[in-house]
Amino acid sequence: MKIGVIGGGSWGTALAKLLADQGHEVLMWVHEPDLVTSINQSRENTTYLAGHRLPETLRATHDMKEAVSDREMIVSVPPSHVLREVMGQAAPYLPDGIPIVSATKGIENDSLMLVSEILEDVLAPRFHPFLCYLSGPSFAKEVAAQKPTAVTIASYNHRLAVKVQQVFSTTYFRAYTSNDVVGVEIGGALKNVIAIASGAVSGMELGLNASAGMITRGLNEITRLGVRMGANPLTLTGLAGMGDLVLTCTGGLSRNRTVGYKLGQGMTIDAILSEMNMVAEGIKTSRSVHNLAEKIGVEMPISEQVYQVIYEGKDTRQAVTDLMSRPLKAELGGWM
Ligand SMILES: NC(=O)C1=CN([C@@H]2O[C@H](COP(=O)(O)OP(=O)(O)OC[C@H]3O[C@@H](n4cnc5c(N)ncnc54)[C@H](OP(=O)(O)O)[C@@H]3O)[C@@H](O)[C@H]2O)C=CC1
Ligand SMILES: O=C(CO)COP(=O)(O)O
Repeated sequence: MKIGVIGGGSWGTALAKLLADQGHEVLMWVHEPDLVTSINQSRENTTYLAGHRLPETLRATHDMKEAVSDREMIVSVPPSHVLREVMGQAAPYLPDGIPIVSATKGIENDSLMLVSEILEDVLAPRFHPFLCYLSGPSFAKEVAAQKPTAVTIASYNHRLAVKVQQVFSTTYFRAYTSNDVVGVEIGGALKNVIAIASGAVSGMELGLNASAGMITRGLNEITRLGVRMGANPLTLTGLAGMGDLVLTCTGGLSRNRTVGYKLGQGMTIDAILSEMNMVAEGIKTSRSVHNLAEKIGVEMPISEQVYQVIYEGKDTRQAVTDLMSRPLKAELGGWM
């Protein structure tokens, strides 16, 4: 197939490589023109996925029209804060009737829209039946190294999900289908916020009990939000929920966990960001969740503490004290 991948960060490059390794002809739209030249000449994305040789079947371009026109499938992978702008640029060139696979995780700051809502806002209604969402525990570096990985592909259009499942699946990359778009998206966006909390727990050296408690209570509040927004709670026990939450909260490769770890060690968010060239979606998502939870009346205590630490300069130890001293309650209260 001729496939266009929009976004040349680590995840876009890893997915482009996965598809190109299977013999598909992949054209990857990259934001920074200098990086385009470097990828095409050196066969490596030294900025975002260093150390992985990219196959000849993968080529980079900065020309959106070239990347999108004449393709048989599109994979959309920009960070969530530029998704609207980037897919807005792609929209005029999108061929009709081809699968559009989104792999971005996040919730937009001002609109509080999920990725699916942003795409439905930016793209004309005729494209909506061709949208699907790939999510789950999948560090780009491990996929690029062809390590076994399982993900979920969600769509309201089951036949489309099955078709895309077949395109992506290989001996080391196994995709499952789901019709729960909201559940898959909430899982992927919220796990990044909880991963910051989990990293902070490790950074403060609060022990393994605290880490396990943070992950489990994190899943509880993710599920509470998901159910309130129409998700199937069981989706959140799956790959895009618990699977990605466990990976990101415990895996040393996680950018979000690393941000939390450094916060827990006492660094300021500004100092942490000045050292990073990659996105940690949980930072912006914590702000969206703060506003969304208030708007729809869902209690999200861990996400709220992450928001206060990042945006209000709250001390991470005070955040833990505040979480531990909340009123006592039943474990499954709020969503069962
Ligand atoms: N990395 C991973 O392991 C995984 C990531 N994801 C998700 O994939 C999405 C993309 O993340 P990821 O690939 O990791 O990102 P990276 O942090 O690796 O790269 C950031 C990307 O954003 C681009 N960018 C920055 N500003 C702009 C802009 N104004 N317009 C267009 N592009 C811009 C950068 O391009 P440039 O430098 O050329 O400006 C770069 O390609 C996120 O939602 C993330 O949560 C999901 C699963 C796994
Ligand atoms: O989403 C991811 C793995 O599934 C990547 O997580 P980080 O963005 O925290 O690195």
